[in-house]
Amino acid sequence: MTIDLHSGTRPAGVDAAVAAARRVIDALVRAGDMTDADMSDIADRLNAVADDLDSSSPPVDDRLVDMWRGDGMTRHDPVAGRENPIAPPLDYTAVDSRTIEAEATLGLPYQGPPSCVHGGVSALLLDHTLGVANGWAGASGVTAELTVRYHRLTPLFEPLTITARQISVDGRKIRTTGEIKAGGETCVSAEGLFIAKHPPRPR
Ligand SMILES: CC(C)(COP(=O)(O)OP(=O)(O)OC[C@H]1O[C@@H](n2cnc3c(N)ncnc32)[C@H](O)[C@@H]1OP(=O)(O)O)[C@@H](O)C(=O)NCCC(=O)NCCS
Ligand SMILES: CCCCCCCCCCCC(=O)O
Repeated sequence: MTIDLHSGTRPAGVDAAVAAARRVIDALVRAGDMTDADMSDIADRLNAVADDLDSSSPPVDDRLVDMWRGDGMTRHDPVAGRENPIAPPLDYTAVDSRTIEAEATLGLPYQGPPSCVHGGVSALLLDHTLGVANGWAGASGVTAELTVRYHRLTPLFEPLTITARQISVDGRKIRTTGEIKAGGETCVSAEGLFIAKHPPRPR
């Protein structure tokens, strides 16, 4: 079962623009300075797009209220957020009432060692996925501790499975584990301690 974390998609609006920005990020990292494209012209055009957006954007406080509207999941986070071009983005599926998973293939913007995923990116994906598993299981909080173990290099350009499962809830302490697998092999595993704490949403 797919977990609808994003209140549907908005392909004609911000989702389409953000997907295009994601393509631009990937294309820029792939091109580097090994391209025949006129990079100063590309910089001018990208800056023109940013100028358009800057001149028509709301005050940040208003945008914060909008980002956190309602009581459900948000759309802006850097892992699954459809409104965030730095998010791969992950799409979560429920495995059971305490376990979720996502599949993703990461490209050059997420590189650490040659052709491999940056360790900090793996930690980011796991931290967020553990948090979403907590939300799915019904007891969530903020990360107090995250222990990440890197078992083998995590490849770029290959399908990865990212899984998380809530293990226990003891008062305010929530324990959750997760892993990133490639080709059925565990590349990264994580254990998280979360503390039930819910900062107020901007209103
Ligand atoms: C984690 C945090 C909520 C704990 O602060 P708090 O709400 O005041 O909670 P307390 O200090 O009363 O701790 C609650 C319990 O969790 C335990 N705990 C808190 N942080 C812990 C940690 N890092 N490791 C182990 N136990 C921890 C405490 O020992 C306490 O246990 P007890 O009830 O058995 O005595 C707080 O330090 C915080 O907000 N940290 C920042 C979180 C963050 O930014 N995460 C990343 C983004 S989600
Ligand atoms: C199904 C409800 C999902 C709720 C997901 C909240 C996830 C927040 C994770 C935040 C992790 C962090 O900020 O370090």
